[in-house]
Amino acid sequence: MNKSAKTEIAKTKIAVRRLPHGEGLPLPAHASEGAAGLDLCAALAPGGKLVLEPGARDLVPTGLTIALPPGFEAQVRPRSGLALEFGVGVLNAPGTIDCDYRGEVKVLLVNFGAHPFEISRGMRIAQLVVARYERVELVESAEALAETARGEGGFGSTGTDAVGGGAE
Ligand SMILES: O=c1ccn([C@H]2C[C@H](O)[C@@H](COP(=O)(O)OP(=O)(O)OP(=O)(O)O)O2)c(=O)[nH]1
Ligand SMILES: [Mg+2]
Repeated sequence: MNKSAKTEIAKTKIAVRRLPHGEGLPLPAHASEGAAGLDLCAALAPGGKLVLEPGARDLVPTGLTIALPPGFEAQVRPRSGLALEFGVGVLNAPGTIDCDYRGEVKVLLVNFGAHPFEISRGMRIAQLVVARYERVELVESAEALAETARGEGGFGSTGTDAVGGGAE
């Protein structure tokens, strides 16, 4: 009997184009069968390096444009390994790629670490998670909103101990 968990998921096809500086780099790919994100590579000039000083941020090109189907967005998310090892993350995480955007997908990296972080061409710097979203229409209500147990409590109102504040 095969005990390994099944993680194969049907794939939505999304059109992508490489920009000239993206030629020769692998297309973003899922690093494992069940990986949610497609790893994004830095499309720096061949031999080019980018050094992020501690506290600095920079917009890193991926060399890619994509056409997301209506109703889909893509989120530019940090890689946990870079965050843990170097303190490097995505400043606006999760970055939002709109389905009507046809510009280059870029990654706003930030160095929260204590040392300069060197980025080279092809380095996998972030990941792209494609997701469906809802379009909504806000309808202004003349009446009070439906009441809930939480009410206006927020921003820590349930405390921090293991047993939550509200549940009875
Ligand atoms: O990490 C990111 C975030 C955004 N974008 C691109 C795609 C997105 O569709 C567009 C606009 O992003 P956003 O709405 O977050 O930025 P804004 O400051 O609101 O700009 P705009 O006024 O152009 O919407 O910029 C990226 O390439 N990477
Ligand atoms: Mg916007």
